[in-house]
Amino acid sequence: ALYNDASQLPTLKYDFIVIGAGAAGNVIATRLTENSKFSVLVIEAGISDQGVLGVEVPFLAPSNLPNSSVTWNYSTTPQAALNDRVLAYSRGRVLGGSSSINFLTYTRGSNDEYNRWATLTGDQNWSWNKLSPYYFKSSRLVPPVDGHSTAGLVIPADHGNGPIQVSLPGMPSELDGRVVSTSKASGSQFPFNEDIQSGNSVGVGIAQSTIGGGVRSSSSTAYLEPVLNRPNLDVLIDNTVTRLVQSGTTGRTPIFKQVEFAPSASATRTIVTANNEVILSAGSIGTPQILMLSGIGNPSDLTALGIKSVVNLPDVGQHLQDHPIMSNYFLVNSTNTFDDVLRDPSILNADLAQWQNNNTGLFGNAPANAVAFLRIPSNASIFTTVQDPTAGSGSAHFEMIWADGFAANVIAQPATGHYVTINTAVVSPTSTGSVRLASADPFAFPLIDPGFFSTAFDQFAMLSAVKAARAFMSADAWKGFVISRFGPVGDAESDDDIIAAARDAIITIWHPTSTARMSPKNASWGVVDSQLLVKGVSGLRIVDASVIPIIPSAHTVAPVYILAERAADIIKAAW
Ligand SMILES: Cc1cc2nc3c(=O)[nH]c(=O)nc-3n(C[C@H](O)[C@H](O)[C@H](O)COP(=O)(O)OP(=O)(O)OC[C@H]3O[C@@H](n4cnc5c(N)ncnc54)[C@H](O)[C@@H]3O)c2cc1C
Repeated sequence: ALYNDASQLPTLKYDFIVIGAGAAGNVIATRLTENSKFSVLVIEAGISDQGVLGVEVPFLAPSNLPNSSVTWNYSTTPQAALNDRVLAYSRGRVLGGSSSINFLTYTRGSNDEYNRWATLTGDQNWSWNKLSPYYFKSSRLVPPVDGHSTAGLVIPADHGNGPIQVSLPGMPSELDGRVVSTSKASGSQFPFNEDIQSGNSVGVGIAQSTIGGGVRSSSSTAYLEPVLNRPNLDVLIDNTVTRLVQSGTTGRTPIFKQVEFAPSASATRTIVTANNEVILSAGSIGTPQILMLSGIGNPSDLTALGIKSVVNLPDVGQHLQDHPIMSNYFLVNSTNTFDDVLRDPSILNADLAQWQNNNTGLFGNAPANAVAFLRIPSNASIFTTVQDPTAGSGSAHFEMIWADGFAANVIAQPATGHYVTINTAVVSPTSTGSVRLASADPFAFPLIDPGFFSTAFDQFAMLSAVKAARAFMSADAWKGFVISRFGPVGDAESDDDIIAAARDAIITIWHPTSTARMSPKNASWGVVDSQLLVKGVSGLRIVDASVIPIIPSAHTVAPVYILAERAADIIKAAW
C-alpha cells in the first residue's frame, strides 16, 4: 500500500528496505515482492506522480525544470572550465525518481560498454551476453500512438517483453525524413543505424522514447503502480532518509540494517529495521550523500564535519561523471516547428486539449525527434596524446539530438523566427568530479561538482560534435530549409571561438553516474563489489546509477533498468 505518514505503517520491520523509488528502486521493489515470502518497504522523499501533467505529458518534460514539486533543486559548484558558471542540476523527487522527469530518450548502450563493465569488475555476469536477458526483461517496443508504419526505422527483434514501453515519435516531424536521408546519402560519415539497441550504438536514427500510447512510461507507471496492492509491499512517500543506523557488528564488520527518516528537518525521526538487507537506490547524488551521513566514506572529510567515521571508503562520492551538452541553433524556413506552440497560449492549449482527448499530437512526443551517436576518426590529432576513452568501436564519442524548435536553456527563445536545435553532447567524457557533503545536516544539499569540460579530450569532442552538426545541416536535404546558424555558438567560426562559446553554453544532460563505483572484491578502489554489496559493511547493497563503473556512451535510464533487473536476481538468489 501507499502511505505518506510513518504512523500509518503497519510495522517497522521488513525483510528488505529500499531507499528511493526511482528508476532502480522500483524495479527492485517490484521484483522482490514477486516472492510472497519477502516483505518490502520503499521510502521515497518525493510525492506521488499521479496526475502531475508535467510528468505524464512527454512533450512537457522540460516544464518540470529547473525546479518544481517533483524535483530536487540542486545546483553545481562553480564550474571552472565553464567560466565559473553554476548550473542547475535537477533530479526527480517523485515516485519514479528521475525516470518520471527525464526527457524519455531510450538508449541501451553498446555491447562494448557492458563487456567493459565485466572487465572492470572482474565478473563476466556483467557482460553484454549475460545482461541481454535483463534488457529483454525490462522493456518492450510498442507502436507509435498514431499507428504509422515504422518499418526500416526500428528492428523489433532488438526489443524485449518487459514493463517499460518504448516507441518512436507518435507524430513524425518535418525533420525525420531529412535526418534519415542525409544519413543514408552520407555513407560512412553519418551512418544510418536501423536500431541502436542492437549492440552497435554508433549511427543515426529516429529517437526511441519511453512512451506508450502517447504517455510517459516510468519505473512508477510500468513497474510499481501495477503491483502497489501486493500485501507484501509498502511504499512510504514524502519522507527523506536521513542516515543508515549501525545495528551491530558481525566479526569486525559493522552491520547497517536500520534506516532513519523524517518528513522534514524539524520533524521527529523514525527508525525502521530490515531483517535481510537495506538497498540504497537514492541515485548518484542521494546515495553517496546518505552513505557519508552514515559514516561511510573518506574518514578525514567526515570527521571535519563532525560525523563519526565508521567505514573507511574514500571512493564514496568520487568519480562523478556526466555528459556535457549544449544547443546549436539553426534558423529555418518553416512554420511547422514547435516555436509558435511555446509562444502562443492558444496553440499550446489546443495541443494540450488534443493530448488530453486521445494522447496524440505534438504533446505525445518527447522533446527529441532524432539522435546520432558518432565517433571521432581514429586518425584525429587528439589521439596522439589521449587514449580513446570509449569502450570500443560500437560506442560513440559524441551525440547529436534534434529538436524541431528552439530548445531554450542558456539563451531564451527569441520572440520571432522558427528554429531547429541540434543538442550536441560529449558521451565519452574524461572529466570527473565529486559529490561531497556541505554539512552534517541531511536536509542540506551536497556539493555537486561534475568537473565539466575540464579535459582537452572533452573540449576536442565537443568541437567535433559542433562541426559534425554543421556539416550534417549543410547536406542537400536541408537546402532551402536551413537559413543560417543562430546564436553565439552559431556565430563562432574558429576552433578556439567554438570552444570559448561552449564554455558559456554547456549545461548538464542530467546523467550523473559512478559515485559509488562497482569494482572487484579486493580492489583498492570502488564502493561496492560485483554483487553490489558495500565493501566493509554487512547488510547493505547499492542498486542505482552510482554503481556504474564508467559513464556509458548512452542515456542512462536503460542501463539502470538493466542493472536493476540483474540486481533483483542477485538479491533473490542471496536470500
Ligand atoms: C531532467 C532529466 C532528464 C533526463 N533525460 C534522460 C533521457 O532522456 N534518457 C535517459 O536515459 N536518461 C535521462 N535522464 C537520466 C535518468 O533518468 C537517470 O539516469 C535515472 O533515472 C537514474 O536512476 P536512479 O535509480 O539511479 O536514480 P533516480 O531515478 O534519480 O531515483 C532516485 C530516487 O531516490 C530518491 N531519493 C534520493 N535521496 C533520498 C533520500 N535521502 N530519502 C528518500 N529518497 C531519496 C529520489 O527522490 C528519487 O526518487 C534524465 C534525468 C533528468 C533529471
